[in-house]
Amino acid sequence: MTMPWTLARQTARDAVKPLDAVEVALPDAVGAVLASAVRALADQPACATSAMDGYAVSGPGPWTITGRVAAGDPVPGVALGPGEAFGVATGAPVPDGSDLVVPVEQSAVAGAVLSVDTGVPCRHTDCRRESCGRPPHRGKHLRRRGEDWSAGEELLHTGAVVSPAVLGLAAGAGHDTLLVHRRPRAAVVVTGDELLRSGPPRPGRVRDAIGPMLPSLLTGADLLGTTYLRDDPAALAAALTGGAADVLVTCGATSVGAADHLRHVLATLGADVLVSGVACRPGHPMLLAVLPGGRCVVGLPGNPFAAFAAVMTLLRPLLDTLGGHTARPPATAWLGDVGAHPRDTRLVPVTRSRGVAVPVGHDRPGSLRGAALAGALAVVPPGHRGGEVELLTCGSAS
Ligand SMILES: Nc1nc2c(c(=O)[nH]1)N[C@H]1C(S)=C(S)[C@@H](COP(=O)(O)OP(=O)(O)OC[C@H]3O[C@@H](n4cnc5c(N)ncnc54)[C@H](O)[C@@H]3O)O[C@H]1N2
Ligand code: MOO
Repeated sequence: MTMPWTLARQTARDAVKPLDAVEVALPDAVGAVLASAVRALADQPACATSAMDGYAVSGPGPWTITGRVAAGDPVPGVALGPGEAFGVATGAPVPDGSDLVVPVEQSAVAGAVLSVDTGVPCRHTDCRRESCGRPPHRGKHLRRRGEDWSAGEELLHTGAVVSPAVLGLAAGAGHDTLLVHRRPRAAVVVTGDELLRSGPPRPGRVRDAIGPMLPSLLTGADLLGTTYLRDDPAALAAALTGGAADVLVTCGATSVGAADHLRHVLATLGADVLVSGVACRPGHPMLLAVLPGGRCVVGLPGNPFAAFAAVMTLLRPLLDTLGGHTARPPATAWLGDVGAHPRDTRLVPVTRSRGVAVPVGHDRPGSLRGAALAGALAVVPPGHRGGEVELLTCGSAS
């Protein structure tokens, strides 16, 4: 029944398919995965524009200033002829016939006559001297139409994760919405007669440590809510069958004690149990099941560090696939002999410095003290005596 750790994680990744594609407003797309490529809806820039505040000029100087154009103005209706100049703002469309833009700093203006003051810094990108004595060359400080991208050009490929910069790029390219995989909806069910939701623990009563940490561990998912239940199989069955969640995350009741009802309840509901116990420490009673109808149940053990280990092993990979995320290359570090288990994978809280992982201790199954101090969990395979290991980042959801 008990499955090797790597196989359990892969089983969670493969248990589901990415959720449907939905069109969402840009601000709602951050963190989601593109379900189709993003193409530019217009040339960028849409017309030749000035990159500097100054004067667009035609031909050799001096020039006669014949007009002015600001950012937001339409393209001037008249073209510049040789010897003519137009005052331009950064981002303003330049008149047809413009050869270059003379920046304000290099402009010597007397009445309507403009010439280049070569005694000031020229800002040639290839010139390192304060003043090179050269006038700006043809095309200087002009942004050609479509020089960043052309209409129809693919800017982002399917499967890219929508970052803040992606949002800005998509907006700049003309999009109001993006087609992304729907974020999974998760619901949390915390079980246990002994649990307290506030105040200090006392003999016989334990503060719920899992409910508070779960929302920020639900990578890329929307939390519909957290339900607290007594150790009652009927209530647990009802919680697993109602609601609109794609994934139900239960806490506790995974073991074999009289009050541990999860496995029995899943059996009565006709669930397909894909993972029932994992050869890892902590967290070995964790499970993954699919209910008739397709919603998934991830059973986190009640011991809080064991629950954390189960999130990393089963829940995050499952949510990743549902959200359309593909597996990223793992972070790794060198880890010495930390007392590997002969058969089970150990998940060990570590800090990482210059490629070396250092255990922080405090890693008993009932305690999150080590995980709270750690930047990552090192995946220590059975028999490890020292060498490169995978790191699972402890941080919050993206
Ligand atoms: N006979 C066996 N007993 C146990 C086994 C086993 O293989 N055979 N496995 C042990 C391991 S390992 C774990 S892990 C736990 C898993 O237990 P459950 O998932 O059934 O959880 P509970 O029994 O409800 O609680 C275990 C422990 O954790 C505390 N707890 C529960 N929920 C929370 C919470 N939300 N926040 C903080 N602490 C919580 C609870 O009070 C218990 O102390 O089973 C072992 N037993
Ligand atoms: O596997 Mo348990 O999760 O050690 O406490």
